[in-house]
Formats: sequence, structure tokens, C-alpha cells
Amino acid sequence: MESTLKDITVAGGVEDMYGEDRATEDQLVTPWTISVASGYSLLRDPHHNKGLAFTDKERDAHYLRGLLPPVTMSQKLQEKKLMDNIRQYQVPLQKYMAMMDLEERNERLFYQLLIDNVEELLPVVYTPTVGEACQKYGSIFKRPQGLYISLKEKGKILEVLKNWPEKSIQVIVVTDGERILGLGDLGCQGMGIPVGKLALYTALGGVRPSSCLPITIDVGTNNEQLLKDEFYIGLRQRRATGKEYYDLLHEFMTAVKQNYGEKVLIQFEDFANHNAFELLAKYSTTHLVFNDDIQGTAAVVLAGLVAALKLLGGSLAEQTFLFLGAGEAGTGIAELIALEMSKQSKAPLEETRKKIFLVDSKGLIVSSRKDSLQHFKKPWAHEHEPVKDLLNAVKAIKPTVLIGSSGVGQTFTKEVIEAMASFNEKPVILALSNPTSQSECTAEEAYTWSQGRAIFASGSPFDPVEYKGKVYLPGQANNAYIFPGLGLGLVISGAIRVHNAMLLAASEALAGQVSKEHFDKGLIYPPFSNIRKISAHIAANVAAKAYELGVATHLPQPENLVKYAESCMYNPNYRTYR
Ligand SMILES: NC(=O)C1=CN([C@@H]2O[C@H](COP(=O)(O)OP(=O)(O)OC[C@H]3O[C@@H](n4cnc5c(N)ncnc54)[C@H](OP(=O)(O)O)[C@@H]3O)[C@@H](O)[C@H]2O)C=CC1
Ligand SMILES: CC(=O)C(=O)O
Ligand SMILES: [Mg+2]
Repeated sequence: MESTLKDITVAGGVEDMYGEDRATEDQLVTPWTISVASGYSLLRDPHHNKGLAFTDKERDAHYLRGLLPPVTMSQKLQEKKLMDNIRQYQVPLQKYMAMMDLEERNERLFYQLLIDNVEELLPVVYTPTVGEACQKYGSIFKRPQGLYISLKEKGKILEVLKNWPEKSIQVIVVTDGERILGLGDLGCQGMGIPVGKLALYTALGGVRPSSCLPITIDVGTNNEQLLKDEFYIGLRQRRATGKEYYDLLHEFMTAVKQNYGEKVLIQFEDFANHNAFELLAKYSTTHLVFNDDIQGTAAVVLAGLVAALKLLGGSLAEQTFLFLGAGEAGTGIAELIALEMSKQSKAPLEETRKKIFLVDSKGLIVSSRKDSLQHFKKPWAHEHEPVKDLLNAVKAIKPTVLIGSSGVGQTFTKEVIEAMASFNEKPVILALSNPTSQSECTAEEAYTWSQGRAIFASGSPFDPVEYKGKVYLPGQANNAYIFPGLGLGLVISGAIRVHNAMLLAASEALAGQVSKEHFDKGLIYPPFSNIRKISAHIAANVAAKAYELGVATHLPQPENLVKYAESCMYNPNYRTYR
């Protein structure tokens, strides 16, 4: 049978309150009508396919009779079946591929499954498995999941954007693949990261999937292995730099604004630090941009620290911080902590920075190194004698909080953690590097070497640890807590700029979601199972700040921003087709 284009009337078209399908006044009283394929093509359309959940009535109305076996299955039962299937795979990458296949077949089921099983599936669609997926992206790549903009598209980027089938884009996550997690330069194969981040925008933050656009900018790669790999999917050349690089990026940024307007959010992700800071500084005054690795990470770590103070007692200003890694994540977090301390204590920023020390690949950052330091390290070049390695830095500085943002695994050694535990009753140890292979230490190491006294969280998840008969629950300090809610807040308020105050607002909202029940379990982050509620609170705080700062364009300001944020969230429950 020929499939035909047919108008499908969707019942209750009020669930999605913003974006492309925003219900107009009329549509709020009468169900809306959209044209989608019927029959065989409907089953092949991931946006509308419901598989066995099509009712008999729908099968009759939309030429589906005989195309499906006779049984009708609820969305809940479909979820149960899929989880049974996914749990049978032993290899994480197989689970990842099963999830990507589902997204290509049935988008609503994919998101419902992810929302309902978020703690189990987050490590599948996100870190750590997404890292392996990027490393192997060339061989698992099936259908385009986002836009590829390479040097070959120079001069044509606006046309390329127009090739994307969805027109009302609200959030773009863009990478150039040069620093994918702690795995280095993965070139064009970095696409897995924007795809994964945007899946979280929808599942965790409720931004509708059709408004999300993953983009990979391909300017080549310096990864020799990829350059030699006959199946590599990207440009087979070394990375363009300097003017050639910045001209392409500028054309991209200009085309995005021209095509989607000034309210589209651009999240920079996993750029190398030699470009990341510059791109952020250059475009933060003209576009709605933020850098997730610098700013999103900072907001999540600050929230964890504020929550940890409930366990430690005392104020932020009474802590001393030491970082291993002084790049995007390290200096971004350091700056937001210093800002918050300055806000709390009214001390000047230059003063509060003095409680924060960073170690890079050459040792402690000290004033005698100032001339040779990259600009983002200079504020941290304190008066101190040079120290070559982390262990000696820990012994010299005696931090209360140790943060790993180096991208190098196993760097928090037994000696380092024992030293932290020797002068802290409850040492705070955050091993932020991703994926799991790059974590500065494991949860088990942190608890064992500190004799169960560490307050520990990591970028990638670890299972609970049993030590001397007690079970310890490690938290996950990952920017995934922040960017979905931050993005939702920016979208619903129609913000046109991101300010640091909004990141502080996001951070405060997250810290506010950590309850006594979590503290009692030693947790400094709430569980991801509550993430949609958490995201609504983050979104509300961010939107409120956007209104306060005068950068919100959706007027008037809704009265109850939390309720409004919740009402705007994409709901992947199947719709009824009439
Ligand atoms: N949990 C989360 O939410 C997030 C985690 N991350 C993770 O943080 C890690 C770093 O990311 P990012 O900051 O963007 O990377 P950058 O490349 O910007 O920074 C890495 C820093 O680590 C330093 N470094 C590298 N090797 C060593 C070493 N052996 N000893 C001491 N310092 C070292 C580098 O030193 P030098 O400057 O001298 O080269 C640099 O300062 C990654 O693994 C990433 O996955 C990032 C963002 C969010
Ligand atoms: C989590 C993240 O953004 C990173 O590891 O780069
Ligand atoms: Mg990142």
C-alpha cells in the first residue's frame, strides 16, 4: 500500500508550551493538526512512531492495519520490554547502540525510557560510555545525528544550517572535538558529545528534542591514529589554527544568529583551552553562549561545595582549595568559588583568590612562573615557593578541598589521599575527570585510603562502596546537573545573554535541592532520579536572574517560575492520534 501524507490530529496539544509547536490561543481550545506521514512511513518516522502502542482505532485511521502484529502494548510495557533487552547486553557500548537505535526508531519511547530509568541509563548515553562511543564513532555511525560543518563548508555555513530539517532551534551544543572528555583530540568523532549532551537537555531539562541541534565543527585533527585510520569520518588533515580557524568559527556564529535569531543558546563543549576561553570572551557579549566545561562545571562544583559545608561546618572562606589541573574546568571552578566567597564575605576578588591554589603539568602555579603562564592561569600565580608535584603541594598547602580536573587518571595516589586525611577530619575529594578511566581516583580508593572519612564525588559515576561494614554512596559531580536546567531557564525567559550571576543562581538552586536525607547519607548532590524537579528549580532561578538583569525578552515575567518551568517541559508520553 502506498503511504500517504495525512493530517493527524493530536489530542491535547497543550503539553508543549514553547518552541516550534507552541500552542496558539486557538490550539489551546481545539486540538492542533499536524501533517505527518501515515501507514508504513508513520512507522518509520521516529517523531511520531509508537510501534505496538498504536491502538486499533489508530491503526484503522492511519493505514497501519497488517503492518503490525495484532497485539497492542502500552508505553509502560514497551519500556519494560526494552529495559529487559538492554539489561541483557554485557558490553556498555552495546547498550549505547541499543539506545541510539531506539532514538532513531521511536523518539518518545527513548526519552520516556531515559527519564524513567535515568540513574541506570545516564552512564549509557553519557559518561563513561559516550567516551567509548566517540572513540569508535566512525564504525558505529549510522544516520546523521547532527550537523557537520567542516572547512569544506567555508562560505556556505548558512546553507548548511538550512539543510537541518528542524527550523525552530533553541539550543545548539557545538564542539570542534579537540578535547573530548579526558580522551584528547577525537576530531569529527567528537559528535557523540553534542548528541549526548542534547539528549540530556531533553530528558533532564525538558527542552523539546526538535529544538535541539548537535553540531561538530571539523577543522581537522592532530590525532595521528585517526589520521591513519582508513575509516575515519572527518577531514584527513592536521587542525587548522589561527585566522583560518577563527574565520570559520566566526562565520558559524554569524550564520547561527542570522538563521535562528538572538535567542538561540549556543553551548560550547569540549574545545581545547587555547580556543575555549577566547571563543567565550569573544561571543559572550554578542550571542547567548556559555562554555559548559568552564562555567557549567563551575556551577555544579560550587553547589557541591556549598552542600558539603553542611557536613563540614564553617564557611566557604574558611576552606583552602587545591586543584590538580588548571585548564577550563580547574580555573573555571576556581573563579566561581572566588566570586562566591567574595560575594559572601565582601572581600575583594583578588583576596578570595588567595585561598585557591592550582597545580598544572609543571607543578604548583606560583608567581615566579607568571611570565610563562597562559592568561587564564595568571590570577592564580600566588606568592609561594615552587612545588613540583601534587603530593608536595598537598603537604605544603594543606587544602581542605582537593579537586581533580587534569584529565589524567590515577593521579590522586594513596600518598596524596592519606596526606589529605592526615590533616582533615573530613577531606573533600572531587575527582572530576572523565570518563572513568581518567578519574583521578576511584570511589573505593578515596574511601579506603581516607579510612572512610572522605566526602567524595566524581565526574563519572561509581558504584556504592562497602568499607569496614559501612556502605558509602559516592556522588556524581558532573555538569549534567546544571546545563539542562540552565538551558531551560534561558529558553523560557527568552534570555539573550548569559551572565556569571545566572551561573551562581543555577548553582544556588542545585545546592538548595540537597536535603538532610542526602547529607545523612554523605551525599553532596541529590540523586539524578529527581533531576526534572531539580532542573525546574534551576531554570526558575536562572530565569528570575535573567529578568532581574534585564536580559529576558519573554514578558511579562510569569508569577511562579518553578511551576512555569515545569509546565514548559517536554513530556514524551505518547499522544493520541485521531
Ligand atoms: N565532571 C565534570 O562535569 C567535568 C569534567 N571535566 C573533565 O576535566 C578534565 C580536564 O578538562 P579541561 O579542564 O577542560 O582540560 P584542559 O586541557 O583545559 O586542562 C587540563 C589541565 O590539566 C593539567 N594536566 C594535565 N596533565 C597533568 C598532570 N599529569 N599533572 C598535573 N596537571 C596536569 C594541564 O596542565 P597544562 O596546563 O600544564 O597542560 C591543564 O592545566 C577532563 O578529563 C574532563 O573530562 C571537564 C568538564 C566537566
Ligand atoms: C562532563 C564534561 O563536560 C566533560 O567531561 O568534558
Ligand atoms: Mg565537556
